[in-house]
Amino acid sequence: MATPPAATSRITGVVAIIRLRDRPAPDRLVDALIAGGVEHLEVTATTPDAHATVERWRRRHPEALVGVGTVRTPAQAEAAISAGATFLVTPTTVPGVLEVARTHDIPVACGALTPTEIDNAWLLGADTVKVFPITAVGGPDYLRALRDPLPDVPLLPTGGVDAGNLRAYAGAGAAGVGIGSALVSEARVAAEQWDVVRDHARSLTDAWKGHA
Ligand SMILES: O=C[C@H](O)COP(=O)(O)O
Repeated sequence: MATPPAATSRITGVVAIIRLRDRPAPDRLVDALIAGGVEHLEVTATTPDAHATVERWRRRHPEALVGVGTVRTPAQAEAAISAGATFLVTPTTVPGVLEVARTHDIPVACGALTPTEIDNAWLLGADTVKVFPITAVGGPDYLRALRDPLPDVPLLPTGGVDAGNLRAYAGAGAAGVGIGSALVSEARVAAEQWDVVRDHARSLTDAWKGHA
């Protein structure tokens, strides 16, 4: 098990979601994402060999924040943390997952959608609340509407976020954005387009820093 970085930062900024169906994530991918300025790398548990990838990437880039996503049970949380995950991301809010993470002092971005779900996740100890799948339910306007009654909750809109709407999410008060297929697509990985991934990551992280 790799040693976590000394300080685990809040799960904010551009979170790159690596969700591949057909192949494990290669090392050139993490090199490209980091070269593009990405600080949080989320390897989803649905990606083949996800835990082995996290272990390898932590050794390759000891300073990087490499998390495991799509964690749904306490047992999955334990396994992810044993593999060296520096943060967890969940699609739903499961109190047992938060308990495991708290025990290990690992931050969790909890998935939630409605105001009740979001506040529940926050009060249960989520580091950040992943508002998913946001683009399907109202996009930046929905996020802005949530900020009025829940101003203290760091929100991480996820699902359909891309270069075309990132600035609108930043302007609506997002603490960060989760970006999957618009950055790391199966086709881009299959074609080994590492320069494309790096340049796209750079434009997304620069856009975020310029507007958040
Ligand atoms: O867990 C979240 C989804 O994988 C987000 O994916 P997307 O950015 O491709 O919509």
